[in-house]
Parts: sequence; structure tokens; C-alpha cells
Amino acid sequence: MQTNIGKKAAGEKAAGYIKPGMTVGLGTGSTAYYTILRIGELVRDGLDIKAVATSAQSEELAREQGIPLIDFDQVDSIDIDIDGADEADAQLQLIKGGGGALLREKIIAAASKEMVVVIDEQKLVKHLGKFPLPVEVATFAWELTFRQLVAIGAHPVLRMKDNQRFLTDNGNYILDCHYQKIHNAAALHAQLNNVPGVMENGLFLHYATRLIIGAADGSVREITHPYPAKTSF
Ligand SMILES: O=C(CO)[C@H](O)[C@H](O)COP(=O)(O)O
Repeated sequence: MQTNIGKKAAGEKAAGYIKPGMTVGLGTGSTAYYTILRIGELVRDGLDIKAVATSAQSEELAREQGIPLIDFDQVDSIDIDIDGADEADAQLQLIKGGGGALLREKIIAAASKEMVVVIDEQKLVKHLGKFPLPVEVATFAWELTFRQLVAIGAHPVLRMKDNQRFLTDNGNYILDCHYQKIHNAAALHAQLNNVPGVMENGLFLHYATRLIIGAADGSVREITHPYPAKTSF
């Protein structure tokens, strides 16, 4: 894999927010990859943490790195989740799911006290929507779900990989919905999740608490959002 300096800088910086004793959510994708590698180094240097992964791919990488993983039945609360995004705006609203892990990513983000998002500078946008919005749908009667999405103007395209229908870790399909510009993200989020067969969509509107943006010269800048303190379960 060719090194993207901005992704590496942002991904590594995020690991600095992890404190001993924390339970950490491990994100998915080529930016979170650098976070996981850095966490692996910290663990080998003695950092005592536990982790949960947002995808089979990240779980495997974490195991290779010697990061202790715990089952969800042992998770009281997730202290910090560090994950990538496909687009982010300055209000810390995100489009995620380019890697197809959005459902697990959202479950873990929602259960985390903090969500640190790591991106390279190209993903910081004024308006969300240029990146096609991933929507995870049940395989059962997916054609009907597809048509329902067409009817509400979502312009869905079934995601393919290696000439096969892409299957998520949860055994679902992804419909990438082409908007160009999303005008009312909260309304769209509700509208999409209201369609039977839709498991989740890739709009993450109130989860990120910190955005770390890596530049091509290796520098990083951060945007934080003063949400009311999040409660965890
Ligand atoms: O949402 C995701 C996976 O479902 C990823 O976080 C997102 O696609 C960003 O990936 P990358 O860091 O490889 O650009």
C-alpha cells in the first residue's frame, strides 16, 4: 500500500488520545489502519487497553498487532472510538461506509463517549454529498428496497466488488446513493432509515467529537465540537 502522508499523520496522532485503562473502538479503512498500527506499538510498549473492532478486517489487524480484544458482552462502555470517514464538514458531520463497515461503525460510535475521526485534508468539504452515500440493505427483496430508494430520489447503485455483489460483514448489500449535494442531512437520515430493508445509512451526524485532518506535508490540525457530554450505556 502506498503511504498517504496525510492519512498516516492523522491516524497516528489520534492514538495519542488513548489513555491507560480505556476501552477503544477500532475503526476501519486505510486511515484507521495507521491508528491501529500505532496502538499496536503503544501496547507493545506497555499501554494497558482493551479494544473492540468495527470490522473483521480491523479485528484481524488488531490481533496481528497484539492489541487485546474483548467480546461485546464484556463491554461496559467504550471510552474512545477512532475511525476514518469519506467526507467530513466543519460541523463534524460525516459520510462513512466507503469500506462497507458503516453499520458496525455506527453501533460502536453511538456507544462511545468520544469519537475521533481521522481524515486527510481532501475529505474536508463544505457540503456533504459528493461522495456517494452508502446505505446498507438486507439482501432479502433488496430489489424492492432499491426501488423504494429510487422513489425517494436516492439514485442508488448496487455496490460490486470483483464482479460480485459486495457483501458486508453482516451479510448485507450496499447501495451507494448519488446525491452530489445533501441539503438537509438530518431529514435525509430519517427518510432513508424509514425504508424497510434499510439497515443503516452512512450519515454520521452527531457522533464525532474531534476531527483530525492530516495534510500532505505531514502536519495536522484539529476541529472539536462542544457537544453536551455523551452518555454511554
Ligand atoms: O467508513 C469507512 C469504512 O466503512 C472508512 O472509515 C472510510 O471509508 C474511510 O476510509 P479510508 O480511511 O480508507 O479513506
